[in-house]
Formats: sequence, C-alpha cells, structure tokens
Amino acid sequence: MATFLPTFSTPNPLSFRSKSLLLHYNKRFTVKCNAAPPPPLPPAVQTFWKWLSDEKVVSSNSPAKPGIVAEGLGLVAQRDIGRNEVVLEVPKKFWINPDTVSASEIGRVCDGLKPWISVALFLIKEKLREDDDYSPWRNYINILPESTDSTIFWSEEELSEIEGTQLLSTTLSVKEYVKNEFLQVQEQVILPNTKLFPSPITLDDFIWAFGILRSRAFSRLRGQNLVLIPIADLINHSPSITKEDYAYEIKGAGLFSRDQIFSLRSPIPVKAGQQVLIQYDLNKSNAELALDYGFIESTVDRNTYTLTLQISDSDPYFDDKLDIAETNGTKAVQYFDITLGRPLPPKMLPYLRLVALGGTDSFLLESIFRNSVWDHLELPVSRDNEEVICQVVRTACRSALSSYRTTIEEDEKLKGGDINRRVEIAIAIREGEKKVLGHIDGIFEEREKELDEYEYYQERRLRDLGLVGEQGDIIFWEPK
Ligand SMILES: C[S@@+](CC[C@H](N)C(=O)[O-])C[C@H]1O[C@@H](n2cnc3c(N)ncnc32)[C@H](O)[C@@H]1O
Repeated sequence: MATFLPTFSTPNPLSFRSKSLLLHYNKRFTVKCNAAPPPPLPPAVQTFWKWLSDEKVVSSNSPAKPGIVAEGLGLVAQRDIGRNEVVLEVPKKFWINPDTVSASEIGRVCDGLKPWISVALFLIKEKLREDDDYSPWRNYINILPESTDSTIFWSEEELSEIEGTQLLSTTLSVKEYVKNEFLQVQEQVILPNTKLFPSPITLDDFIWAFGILRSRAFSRLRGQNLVLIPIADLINHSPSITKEDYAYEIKGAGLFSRDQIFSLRSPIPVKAGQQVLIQYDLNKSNAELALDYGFIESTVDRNTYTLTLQISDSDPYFDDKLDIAETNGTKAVQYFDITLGRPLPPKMLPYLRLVALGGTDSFLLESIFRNSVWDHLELPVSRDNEEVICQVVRTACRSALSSYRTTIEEDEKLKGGDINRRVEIAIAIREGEKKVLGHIDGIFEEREKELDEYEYYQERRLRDLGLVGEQGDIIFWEPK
C-alpha cells in the first residue's frame, strides 16, 4: 500500500531522515494473545460485512473475512489460501476516489480541489451525517479507526520523545501543510456551503481524514492515484514479505463487462485462521512508516537519514556549479537518503566535491571541462577539497547528534521497559537516526584518515600524460 501525498523534506540546510516490527494494538478493540477462539466481531464490523454480502461483494465462501488481530482489524483466512490466490475482488462501485466525490451531493463544490482534499471532505461529510440521514457509506465509515499511531496523531508530550529527529520536523511540516489546506477549504468551500456541510468541520476532522487516506489509500494503480477500497484496506503489513508486486491490481470485471474490479492476492500461502498480509512498501524508511501508518520495522535498512546538500546562492561559481549539477541529474538543493550499513548514494561524493570546489581547483569549472568535470568529481579532486567535505559532513553529523535528548545507550536501556507503543516507536526512531548519523560520521572519519593516501586530480593527470611512474614518482626528462 503506498501513499499519494506530496513528500515533505526537512528544513535544515544539512539535515538528515530515519525506521522493526512493533505490533500495533488498536484502541478500538482488545486483543488477548492466546490460543482461545478469535474474539467476536464488533457490531459495526458485522454490519459492514453484511452490507458487502448483501451487495454480493463477498460471500460465506470468500477466502478471507475481517477479524480482530494484533494490528486492530485485519483479514483472516477462512480456509487455506495458496500463493497468489485472489483473496478479495471489489467492484469499482464500492471504491472511494475523486470520481465518487464528483458524483456525490458535494461533487459540484469539490470540482477543482486537490484529489485528496475532495476525498477527505467526502469522508468527513459521511462521518458527520446525522443517524437519520442514511448513506450506505456509513457502513464503511463506522469501521474506520479514530486515529492510528501515526505521528500526526501524537500529543505534544508524545512528540517531545522525538525531539531533535528528522521525523519530528517532517511531522510538524505535514501538520502545518494540512492546517493550511484546511483553512483554505474551510473558507472557500465549507463555510459558503453550510447546507451541504451542516455540522461544523474542525481541523481535527481534517487531520483524521488525512490520516485515514495516508494509511489506507492505494496508489500506483492503473489510472487510480488515490483510492480507498473498502474491505481490501483491512489488509495489514508484514515485514517478512519482501515481494511487493502482484499483491493487488485493477482489472476488467470480465469478458463482457466494462466494469473494473480491484483484486487483492495473497503473496504467500496462508493457513485457515491466519492473517492474510502484504508488504506495504519496501522503499519506505521507518520514519515514513511511522508517519504514514504508525508502526516501524526492526529491519536495519529501514533506518535512514536524509542529508540535504545545497549549492549556496552566494557561491561565486553558483551558475557554473548549478549547470554542472543539473547536467548530471542533481539540483541546487539535493537530498541524499543514507541508509544504515549501506554505501553512500553514488552521486553524493561528486556532488559534495562540486559544492566545495573553489580556490585553485576552480579551473575545473571552466566550460572546456563541462563534459568531463563530473568524471573528475567522481574521484578526489584535491586534498583541500576532500578535507573540506570531510569536515563539513562530520561537523553536521556532530551538530545533528547534539540535538537529541538521549544517547543510543540511554535509548537501549529504555527499550523493553514498561512503555507504550508510541514511546516504543519514538525510541526506535531516534536511536535509528543516531545510528545512521554515526555511520555517516564513521565513513567520513575514515576518509579523513586516508587523505594522504588518495590520488588527486593533478597526480592522475600527470599519470595520464605518462609523467608519473606506478609508485607515484615523478618521471623527469633530461634535456637533450
Ligand atoms: C490499511 S490499514 C489496515 C487495517 C487496520 N489494521 C484497521 O484496523 O483498520 C493500515 C493500518 O493498520 C495498522 N497496521 C498495519 N500493519 C501493521 C503492522 N505490521 N504493525 C502494526 N500496525 C499495523 C496500522 O495502524 C496502519 O495504519
């Protein structure tokens, strides 16, 4: 399951982003973890299932049905399910997307709105409907959670647990973005149309809808960038499924039908009574998982930090540097996601060297080098240049590390204690970020130690001209 919204980057000039499976116990239901029979379905879920059964979307023979699981609600196999077997098929009529909104009573006032905003308004409108004002969508809305453990729902006190992290600045940027969008839509759509929106709509309602979309909408589907698929969106995530493909798709409803259906398959064999699970997104960092869904994984490589590098506007060579950067697929402000235990992104060192280029190395910025300069930047340019990039990165890492309230050792001690899920997520996130910062610092510490061993541009040039021997000795010619 992937999300649809703009990505948010952190504001620090040299900033970085951070990710274990921590099971989520949804506040809606109580889960007892023992071999007892599964807990009965809450009335809202039973009504939802009956609605879908009456509409022939599901039947008593469906391979899976809703169940109460550790993650809240989930899809539980009613019989053994094979790998790639279809678990559910949901016809288009039951999807909620911008087209659903356009065709609804609020459609005429939602035209032209961003897709997510029109769907958010639709969800809120349906949620706030009076009981006597029946709408079938109510069956779905009633099973949606009031919140998740996404950081957008955290209290100030909970957020203080991620002080100093990139996740905190991203969360605050997201909330600010949602607030601004809310204020705008409130003024332009909600308040001028009180007949359509008779109940007051608050920022909290809007944040709820945003959280629902962010955690449940399917994207990257044929022709559908933002769509809620009731019942299919009960599928939970498993970190042990490492194949993302083929879990879901949109296809034709049949040879003689123009309708479309959303089809969900199980990526692995599932025994009766077990939960059907998928991989939401292999590429999301723990910070992204925490923001979008309110859980994280213990997988090491979900820990990332985003380093933001920039060619300064006041750099005397700004235009030349920007031209070189853009010709080589980078920008004036460039983000590099650094993952724990992995090498640096390939373009990071050349970009850093470009940003730091100056003094006697600046001849490389001349136009005659334009086609070859990036190749030169792939390797150390000069001792000065290489030393500067090591110092800049190491200083930034140390400064970022000093903004966390706890050390890795203190975080380690807190783990396993009597802490709630959100604090558990907070500890893992801040520990993960610090580990990545330590990893980056370590890489540049090594480089700093090796400054005297690198071959720099001038030596490479002399060697290419045959003026340096294999051992680095300069070859002299006696004048004839
Ligand atoms: C698409 S919904 C899945 C249905 C959801 N469990 C429910 O009760 O409605 C995604 C949400 O399920 C929960 N979830 C899914 N997979 C999880 C996991 N592996 N660990 C913890 N929570 C998970 C999170 O709250 C997430 O935001």
